[in-house]
Amino acid sequence: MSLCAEHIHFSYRDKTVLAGVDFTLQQGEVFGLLGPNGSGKSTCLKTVLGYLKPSSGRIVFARFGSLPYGLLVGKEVARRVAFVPQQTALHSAITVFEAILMGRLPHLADRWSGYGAEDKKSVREVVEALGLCDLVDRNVTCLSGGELQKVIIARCLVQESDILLLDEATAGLDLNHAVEIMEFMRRKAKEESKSIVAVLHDVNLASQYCDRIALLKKGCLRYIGTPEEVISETVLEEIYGIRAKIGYDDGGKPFVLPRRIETAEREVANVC
Ligand SMILES: Nc1ncnc2c1ncn2[C@@H]1O[C@H](COP(=O)(O)OP(=O)(O)OP(=O)(O)O)[C@@H](O)[C@H]1O
Repeated sequence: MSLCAEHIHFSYRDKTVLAGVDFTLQQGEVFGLLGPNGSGKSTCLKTVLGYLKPSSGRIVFARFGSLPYGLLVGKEVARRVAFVPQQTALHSAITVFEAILMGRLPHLADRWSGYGAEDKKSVREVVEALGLCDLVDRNVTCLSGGELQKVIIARCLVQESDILLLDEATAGLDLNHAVEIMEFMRRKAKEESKSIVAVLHDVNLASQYCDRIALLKKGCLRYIGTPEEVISETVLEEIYGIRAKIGYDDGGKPFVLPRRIETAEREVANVC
């Protein structure tokens, strides 16, 4: 076990957003967190990270026990948990290399000690692994949305944390780059025993690359299981209100052709 969320409740003022969320994240696992817009996925990640304090429930980490919210300072969390937020804008006139290097901040002895050779080596390795070599000297304000997203992912990777929380990290990436990132994350999980929570909207990407998927609706985790266990026509209709056609690839992984219910019903009426 890498971390365990135990009955997490969270509200923004009087609006309940998480209503008793329970899940366990295993070491070496890619865990997909899916659900409709506004169902509470980002809020869930932020409670795991300690940015938001649950009104009840707790997060227990295998390595350092229950998170003492507010006591564990940012640097200590950041050495253990890295986060790719849903939206990041970098406005400073720094290079891609410098932006990624900032991910090493939690490893500095203090904020005034400079980055060492180890830090720069770590950046160079990630830059190469993510195919960012041509961008390293570019100013971060002059990148495309997809390029910037990969830089943010690289910055998260150089933190070298055991747990990675990715909030729609592949949004804005083309199919090739989205698959590249998911394959990379899967290798990280399997070869380096990292535990990864990936918030995704693409059910097909989740099916291909996640060991397990959790489906959240209105702050409740309705289903948790392998892609084969949870991706079904009935579940997708219940969670998203869509009528999907499910197929299976050669490896038995489900893939989804989504249709809005009205569209699917119109098609059936026309055929009849
Ligand atoms: N800072 C905030 N103050 C008040 N309400 C908020 C705040 N942040 C989020 N919410 C509300 O909490 C609910 C859950 O938001 P959250 O961002 O966790 O959803 P999500 O599942 O990640 O959505 P999406 O898929 O659209 O990114 C939404 O109704 C949202 O409007």
